[in-house]
Amino acid sequence: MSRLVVVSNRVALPGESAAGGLAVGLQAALAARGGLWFGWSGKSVREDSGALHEQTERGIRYVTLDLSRQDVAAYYNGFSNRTLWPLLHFRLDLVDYARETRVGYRRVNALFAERLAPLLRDDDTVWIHDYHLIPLAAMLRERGIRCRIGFFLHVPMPSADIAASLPDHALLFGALYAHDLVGFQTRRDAERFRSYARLFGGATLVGEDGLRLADGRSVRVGAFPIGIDARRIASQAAAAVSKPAVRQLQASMGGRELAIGVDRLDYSKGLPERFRGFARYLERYPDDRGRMTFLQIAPVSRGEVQEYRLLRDQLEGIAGHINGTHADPEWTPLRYVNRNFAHATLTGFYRLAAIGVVTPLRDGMNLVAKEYVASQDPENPGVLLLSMFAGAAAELEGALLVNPYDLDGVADAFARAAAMPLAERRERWQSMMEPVARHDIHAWCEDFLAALRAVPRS
Ligand SMILES: O=P(O)(O)OC[C@H]1O[C@H](O[C@H]2O[C@H](CO)[C@@H](O)[C@H](O)[C@H]2O)[C@H](O)[C@@H](O)[C@@H]1O
Ligand SMILES: O=c1ccn([C@@H]2O[C@H](COP(=O)(O)OP(=O)(O)O)[C@@H](O)[C@H]2O)c(=O)[nH]1
Repeated sequence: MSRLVVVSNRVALPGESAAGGLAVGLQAALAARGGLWFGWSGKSVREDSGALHEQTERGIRYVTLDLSRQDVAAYYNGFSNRTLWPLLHFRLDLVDYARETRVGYRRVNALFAERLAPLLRDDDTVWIHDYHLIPLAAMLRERGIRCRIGFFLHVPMPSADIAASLPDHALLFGALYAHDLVGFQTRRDAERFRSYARLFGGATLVGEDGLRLADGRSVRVGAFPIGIDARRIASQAAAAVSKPAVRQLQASMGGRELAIGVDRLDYSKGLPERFRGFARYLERYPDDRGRMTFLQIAPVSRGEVQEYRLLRDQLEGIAGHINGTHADPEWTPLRYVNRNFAHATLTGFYRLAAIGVVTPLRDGMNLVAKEYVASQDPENPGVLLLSMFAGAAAELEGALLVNPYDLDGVADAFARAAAMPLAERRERWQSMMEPVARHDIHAWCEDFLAALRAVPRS
C-alpha cells in the first residue's frame, strides 16, 4: 500500500488538544492507517524559518517546521486569515488585499515545498489540506515530484465573481490544477469551483466531476463531506456524563433546559446574530421565560488578527446587554465562556443539552453539528438548530434549518425546539444519525483516497 503523506498548516501533535475541525478530522483519519503528517509546528521563532522537528507515535511520523515571526505574520495571520478566510466565507467587506502578505504566503509555500520534497517517494500518496497551502502542489511539481497529489478544501468555495476579486486570483486558484484530484465539502462548492475554472481558467467541463484544461491536462473535482468518528463520540458521550465537569454543569442547571453552542471565536460562526436571535426568543416568547439557559463556548481563535479581537469586544457587549436586560437574581439566560474544552468533555455537554445551536453565516462543514448528533441519548435526543449555510446542512435534513440572518426565524426555532415532542425528536435524530454514522471520518478518508487512486495518470 502506498504511504499516505498528509500536509496541512495545523498539525495535532501527540498530547496537544486539537481545536478546529481539520486537526480533529485528520487525527482520526491518520490514526486508522498511519503515515507522515507534515505541517507548521505552530511556533513562531526569532531566527529563519524552516527548522524541522520530528517524532513518531502510534504509526504516525510527525514532521513540523518552525516559521519566523515575519513569515507567520504574512502567511498565517495575514494572507491566510485576513485575505483568504474572509474571501472564502463570502465576506468581501473584510478582505485585506495587501501585496506584502500575498508575497509572504507564496514564500512560505515555497519553503514547505523545499522541505517536504526530499522526504517524498515516487509511490507516495500526498494529500494537501486547505487554503493555507493552495500553491504547494504546483511548487512540488516544479521540483520534479511526480507522485499522486490530492487537495481538499475544508472551507466553502465562493462563486467565481467573489473569487475573482482577489488580485492575481488566476495564479492562486489556477495552482489547484496541479493536483490529480481536488475535493470540496459539498456538491455546490465543487460546482462553484468548476464554474470558476470554466470562466477564468479556460477549462472545459467534462462529465460530472472533471475538468479539461487548455493545455490538455485533466483534473478530477468532487464532493467529499468530512465526517466524525461517530462510534467513538457516541460512546465517549455516554461515558462522559459521569465526568465531574459534566455533572457540575448539570447540577448548575437547576432543572432548566440547556441549549449549547460550541465554536471558535470567529466571525464566520455568526455569534452576534445568534446571541441576538436568542434575545429575540426571550422577548417574543415570554411564557418560556426562565425555562432555558444558553451556554456558548467560544475559545479565542486567531487572537492576533484585528477582526477577531473586535469580534470579542462586540460579543462581550452583546452578552452583557442580554443578561442585563433579561436575567433574574437566580437565572442568567446566557452563559458565555471563552475557554477551550477537551473534546471528550464536550461530548458530555452535548448530551446534556436539549438544543444544539449551530448557526454559522458560512461554514465549510461544521463538525460540531455532527458531534452534537452523535452524542445524543437515542431514547431522549435533543434538537439540532442548524444554519442552512453550513456544509452540514446538506446531510442533516432532520435538523431545524434556519437562516442565521433571520433573527425572528432563529427565535421561532428556539421556541419550536424547546416544545418539540419526544416522538418528533426521535424521528429527526434517527434521520441525522444514519448519515453521520455511515459517512464517518474513516469513510471520508477512504472515499477521497479511493477517488485519488482511481484518477488515470498520463
Ligand atoms: O487552524 P486554525 O487557524 O486555528 O483554525 C481551525 C481550523 O478552522 C477551519 O476548519 C474547517 O475545517 C473543518 C473540518 O473540515 C470544517 O468542519 C469547518 O467548517 C472549517 O471551518 C480551517 O479550515 C482549518 O484549516 C483550521 O485548522
Ligand atoms: O473548546 C473546544 C471547542 C471546539 N473543539 C472542537 O473543535 C472542532 C471544531 O470544528 P468545526 O468543524 O465545528 O469548526 P472549525 O473550528 O474547524 O471551523 C470540533 O471538533 C470541536 O469539538 C474542541 O475540541 N474544544
